[in-house]
Order: sequence, then structure tokens, then C-alpha cells
Amino acid sequence: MTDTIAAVATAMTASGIGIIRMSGPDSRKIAGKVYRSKGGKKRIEEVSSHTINYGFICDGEETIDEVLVMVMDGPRSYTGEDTVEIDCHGGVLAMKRVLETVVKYGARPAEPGEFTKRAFLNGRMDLSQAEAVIDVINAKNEYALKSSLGQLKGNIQKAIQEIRERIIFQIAYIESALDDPEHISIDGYGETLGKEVELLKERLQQLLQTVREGKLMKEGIKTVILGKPNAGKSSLLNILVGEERAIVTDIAGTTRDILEESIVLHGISLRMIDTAGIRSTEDVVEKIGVKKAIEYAKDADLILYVVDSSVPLDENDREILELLQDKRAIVILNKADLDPVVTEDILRKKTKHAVVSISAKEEEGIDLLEQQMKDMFFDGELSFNDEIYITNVRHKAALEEAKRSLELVENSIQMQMPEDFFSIDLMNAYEALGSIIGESVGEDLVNEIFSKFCTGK
Ligand SMILES: Nc1nc2c(c(=O)[nH]1)N(C=O)[C@@H](CNc1ccc(C(=O)N[C@@H](CCC(=O)O)C(=O)O)cc1)CN2
Ligand SMILES: Nc1nc2c(ncn2[C@@H]2O[C@H](COP(=O)(O)OP(=O)(O)OP(=O)(O)O)[C@@H](O)[C@H]2O)c(=O)[nH]1
Repeated sequence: MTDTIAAVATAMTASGIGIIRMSGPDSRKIAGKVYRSKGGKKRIEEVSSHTINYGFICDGEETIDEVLVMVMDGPRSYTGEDTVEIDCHGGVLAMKRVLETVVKYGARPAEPGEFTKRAFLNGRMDLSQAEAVIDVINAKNEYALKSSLGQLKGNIQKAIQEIRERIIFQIAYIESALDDPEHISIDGYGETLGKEVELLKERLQQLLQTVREGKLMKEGIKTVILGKPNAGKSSLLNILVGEERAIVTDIAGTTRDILEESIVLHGISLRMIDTAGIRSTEDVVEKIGVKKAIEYAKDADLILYVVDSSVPLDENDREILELLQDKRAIVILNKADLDPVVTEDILRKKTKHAVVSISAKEEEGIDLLEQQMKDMFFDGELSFNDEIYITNVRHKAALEEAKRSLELVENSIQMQMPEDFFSIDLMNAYEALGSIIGESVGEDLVNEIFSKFCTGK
């Protein structure tokens, strides 16, 4: 890492300020070549570290922009290297020109995630913390953000290190006993180790148990609105989206028919999946069949089934209600403002799910519905707190591998295998856990992880 990298660290759109970041041994030198102070006397090479310096970026005689230049000498910087940040005006062209100028005078354009990669390689953070950086950036709700910040501050690293220390202690004990059988007795050790392994497995299991919640927290609760044509699905979606003043994103899904809008309800993200089919005015349930409708809902975390209270239930409703029995669902009785043909009581006889009456038209009953949704995921099954959440599939796989290795240790103990058998699987568990924090991981994995970052991070 002898070269000096540079990138625009802020978004490439017109904004108040743009930051061009440089990291590497020549940061000050390069900044010196392009910086002019107001009176022309101040030199970036000579200013104290951790100062902010007003001036201009120039390419020879040409002034590129008016800026503030921040100097942070390593190791007291994000990357641990000498760093210079140039705060310029946040115009796309201004940012581009400043970047081009520092590149012209010796910096190399950074690859995605290269600053954080350097921070990792320089020991400023472990791999789980580096991965948290991207999660902080991508967090879509306050719980996901909180969890990512915990990870950034090292809570996963700490938990993993604690388990690893206990494993290495056992390995060390076995090794020394095998080396020095006269002084260190290994009699009855199998039993002691068995108890310790059980505790360690429990701890791993505790962490693994957070995966489901972690996934819902990070990715949002996949919610599908189902119902027959004209039941009021679109009206409901619009209210839910509108009421929460959510960041509405229209993402074209895998098929052109599927639309997804994300809303945040009580701090939890709901990914509202709406199929164009179900949205259209055609009689989709009949057209595509009940089975297909349910298929849409197959891997949903929550189904909102909308029933029009002004028309009688038919076979399709009954069939769908039946099929929803073993799913997580709320049955919504819409059009409460009209004379009812279907009542809550009638519906309750047909479903074990909560039934909520609303009028999408008059916007009534929506609070109750939202409360119901919140209770379902929040006070009920989900209890987001300050605990650690495993949200990263790589971490999950490593924890599972460590657990499997510990199970092998248990087998060996039971089968009264020689002690060095214990060490091998203990070591595997130790290394699997090590991969979470980036110990002895291959260059390929490191590159893959950082390639998912944005440029400038
Ligand atoms: N302008 C700017 N804002 C930013 C960042 C940045 O790099 N630049 N960050 C980048 O993501 C985040 C803040 N993270 C940072 C993490 C560590 C250090 C750092 O210099 N650490 C040194 C010194 C600490 C100290 O002085 O106490 C260290 O840990 O030794 C800086 C920023 C968000 N805001
Ligand atoms: N009176 C009354 N009309 C409603 C209510 N909710 C929706 N509607 C009306 O019912 C019709 C259908 O509403 P949509 O929201 O388009 O229903 P949908 O289920 O999305 O319909 P499709 O797109 O055909 O599948 C519209 O004319 C709405 O104005 C309600 O609570 N009360």
C-alpha cells in the first residue's frame, strides 16, 4: 500500500458540499501541489495534522474550486494512513475536477471500498466492523442502523473473541497435557471439556437465533397484500404508504409485474409487495387461480388479506382463508363505510387470524391495523433490543460451521477418542469463528467483501 488513492466520498449529485478523500503516503505532497492558501503563503506540507485549511484548488494557474482542506496524519485517521480530505463545493463538475486534479498530480483513483479495506488491512478495524460500515450506509430503518452501529463499535468482534478465547484455552490445555503428561493430568478431562463445549454451543446457538430477527430488521418484513379484484388493495397500500410519509421506492422486481414499495412503520421496514396482476382490474384470482395467488404469498413474512365487506364471501375467499391458516396474516374487512354483507363475526368463524375493519376510502381503522401489524412483529415475536443481531450470511455460515465442529468434539468425547481428536475439531471451530473477524481469511474473500462498497468509502 505505497500508492495514494483518491475518490469522491460524497454522492455525485449537486449538493452543498462534496468531499474528495485521499489516503496514502503522498496525500500531503499531492495536496501541496494543488492547494493555494488565500495569501499564498501557507503550505499544506507544513500545516499541523488535524487542521482545517481554507484555500483554493488550482491546476497551475487555473483555479478549480474554493475549498477547505483537512489534514489527518496516520495513524490517527480512518485508514490509519496519512489522509487529506478536500471539502469542495458540491457541484458534480466541481467534485469531478478536484478529483481529476489530485489524480493528475499523483493520486490513483480508489476502487470501491478501498479506504475501508485499507483501514482493515492496517488493523484499524476487524472484518466484522468493516462489514458493519456498509450496513450502516444501507440501513433502512432505525433498528437496522442501531444494530449496524453496534457491530461497527465491535460488539460482534467482542462476542466472537470471547468464545474463541475459551476454545483456545481448551486447545492449549490439551496440547500441554499431551506434551507434559507427568505434570498435567488429562484424567476425566473429557467430562470437563464436554461441559464447556455444551456452554459454548449454547452461546453460538443464542447468536444464531438472532438471524431471523436480524434478517427482518435489515431487509424489512416482506408483506404481500392479497384480495380479490376491487377489494381495495391499492387503496390500502396508498394509505399505508402515504400515512407514514415513507421513503417510497419503486423497484422493478425480478418480473416486470412485481412492484415493491418500502414503508417504515414504527421503525420497522415493511416491504410491500404488490403484484401488477393483483393490482389490475382483471379478475386475477380467477384468472391466475387461487394457487398462484398463494404462491405470491409463499415466502411472505406477513400477508394482508383484504375482503370487500359489501359483497358476499365466495368460494375463492373461503379457499384463500383456508390456505392462509398456517401463515402469518391479518384479515382486513374493507369498506366499513358501506352496508355490510360480511361482518367481523362471519369472518372470525372462518379464520384464526386477527380481523380488522377499515375503510380505505374514509381512512378509518388504519391506526388499529397498524397497531395490529406492530404487535405482531414487535411486542410479539420480535423484540429488537441492544443485543447483538447476526445479519450477515457469512457470519451465520461461520457460526454454523463452528457449531458443527463443536458437535464433532462432543462425539469424540462420547466415543472416548484420544485427546488430540478433540483439538482438531476445536481448532476448526476456532478458525471458523476467526473468519468472522477476518483472521486468516483469503484475499479473494476480502476483495469480494470490499467490492460491494461504494467508491470513496
Ligand atoms: N469527513 C469525514 N467524515 C466522516 C468520516 C470520514 O472519514 N471523513 N467517516 C468515515 O467513515 C465517518 C467517521 N469515522 C471515522 C472513524 C475514524 C476516524 C479517525 O480518524 N480515527 C483515528 C483518530 C481518532 C481520534 O482522533 O480520536 C483513530 O482511530 O486513531 C475518522 C472518522 C463518518 N464521517
Ligand atoms: N366505499 C368504499 N369504497 C372503497 C373502499 N376502498 C376502496 N374502495 C373503492 O373500491 C374500488 C377498488 O379499490 P382498489 O383499491 O382499486 O381495489 P383493488 O383491490 O386494488 O382492485 P384491483 O386493482 O381491481 O385488484 C375503488 O373504486 C375504490 O375507490 C372503501 O373503504 N369504501
